[in-house]
Amino acid sequence: MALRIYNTLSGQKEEFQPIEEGEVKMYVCGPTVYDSSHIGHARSVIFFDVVYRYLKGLGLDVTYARNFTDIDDKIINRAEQLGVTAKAVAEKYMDEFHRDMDALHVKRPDLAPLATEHIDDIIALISRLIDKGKAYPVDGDVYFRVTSFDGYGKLSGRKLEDMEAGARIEVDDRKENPFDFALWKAQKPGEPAWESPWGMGRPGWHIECSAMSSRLLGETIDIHGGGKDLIFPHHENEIAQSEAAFDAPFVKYWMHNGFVNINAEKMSKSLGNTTMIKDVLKAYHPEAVRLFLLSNHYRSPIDYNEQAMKEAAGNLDKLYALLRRVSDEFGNLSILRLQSFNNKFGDLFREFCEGMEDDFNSARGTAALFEALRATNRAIDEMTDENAFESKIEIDGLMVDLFKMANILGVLNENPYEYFDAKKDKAGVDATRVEALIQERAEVRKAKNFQRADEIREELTAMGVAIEDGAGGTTWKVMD
Ligand SMILES: Nc1ncnc2c1ncn2[C@@H]1O[C@H](COP(=O)(O)OP(=O)(O)OP(=O)(O)O)[C@@H](O)[C@H]1O
Ligand SMILES: [Zn+2]
Repeated sequence: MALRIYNTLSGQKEEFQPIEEGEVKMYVCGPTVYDSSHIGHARSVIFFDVVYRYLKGLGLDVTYARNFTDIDDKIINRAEQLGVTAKAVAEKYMDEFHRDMDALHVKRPDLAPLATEHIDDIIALISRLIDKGKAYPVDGDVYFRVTSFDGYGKLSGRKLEDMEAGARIEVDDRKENPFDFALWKAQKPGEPAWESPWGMGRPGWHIECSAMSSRLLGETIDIHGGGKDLIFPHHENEIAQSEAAFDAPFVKYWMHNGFVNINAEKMSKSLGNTTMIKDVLKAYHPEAVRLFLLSNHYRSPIDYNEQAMKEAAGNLDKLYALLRRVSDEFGNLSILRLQSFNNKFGDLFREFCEGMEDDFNSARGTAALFEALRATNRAIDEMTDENAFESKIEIDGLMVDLFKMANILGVLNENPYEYFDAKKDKAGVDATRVEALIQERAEVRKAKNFQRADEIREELTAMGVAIEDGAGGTTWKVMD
């Protein structure tokens, strides 16, 4: 198998070959911390978390950096509204971001740099660009000279001439070209600022990522990622800055995730159509959020809606019901969990990997996970005294595959009994009573006493509980 990645730069899937054998340097643009994170942000973070897990799973030595933009116009505006410092706003939302992402089982990257902790690197990079004639200071600001960089537009496929012709950009006579962008911004009254050769000021957004990426990972890195909205201007500008400064390619593979949409429109704070992660987590299990986001290919748009979330939550129930069933039948699951880290794997894990190696097609990956679920339930259903030995070997193999997939997708982190207990506690019904009724119903059904079985179902309905009979036994949930 060979991993293939769709590279925005070439517009094609390319075979992944790290610059240094066995090593991967990966940088993903993190949030501007001025508000709570929404499901759109979660998609980007969770997808790159899966990329990180998969590359590590391949045995590669991955260094993953994801920054925080902790100084920016949006943060300053928010601080003004709230009457607090920009630093206080950034810290509050960084804490919240960590809380959300930890809850979503996102692995912390190896490096999580803050722009404000790299001001020296930023100033050094800007100075270098000025020395090379690629940037110019004006009245305490510094601008990048776009015409000095031949490759400007190569990522987004835009040509500077066309952009200029169609531009409706405000004219600023201090700039040589309307597309020159700010590397450094002179301090305005009351704004946070740092000393620089051009006076007090603060960095522009684009330069941070070039500075932190080269400082922490080197001048050329393997993978740089973010949402599609960052292709232009953010990533186009990063390329211009880094390549103009170092005369070396900045990034080998550019990866961009599609949006989470609401009614076919991008979920975005500026449009006011956001669903915050913390609110979704009040109603749904974090792993249901992961399943929902990962059951689509990362470059396709996803429509966020309750129906899709409910479906993901139901699928997660089925997975945990299987774990509980296997545990009930065969005892300790932790043995299987341990085995899931060894090198042995079966056809379904191979199918999973084939999907993932085709440009991280996690839709195929999750399909293989559910195929493993169905196959295991089937094997347990069909187990008899005669075939018990072979069946156990088969089930063991399937569960190893299932856990290997789950480890990469970042799901099934919980003990299944605790999972269902927590669900019941949350639902506020008498779980012991429900379980007893379900047990009794199974018994009376076996004895073909369907009248009593119906009465029990009615009693459960009256308690607000819906039941579903499936291959893994009867599951229940509190009705909406
Ligand atoms: N709806 C979305 N779907 C997928 N990814 C998104 C979405 N919104 C933002 N992202 C991604 O999340 C990351 C962090 O975004 P950033 O902090 O720049 O967002 P923002 O511009 O503040 O958010 P918004 O777009 O809501 O105003 C970026 O990689 C961005 O592309
Ligand atoms: Zn960036």
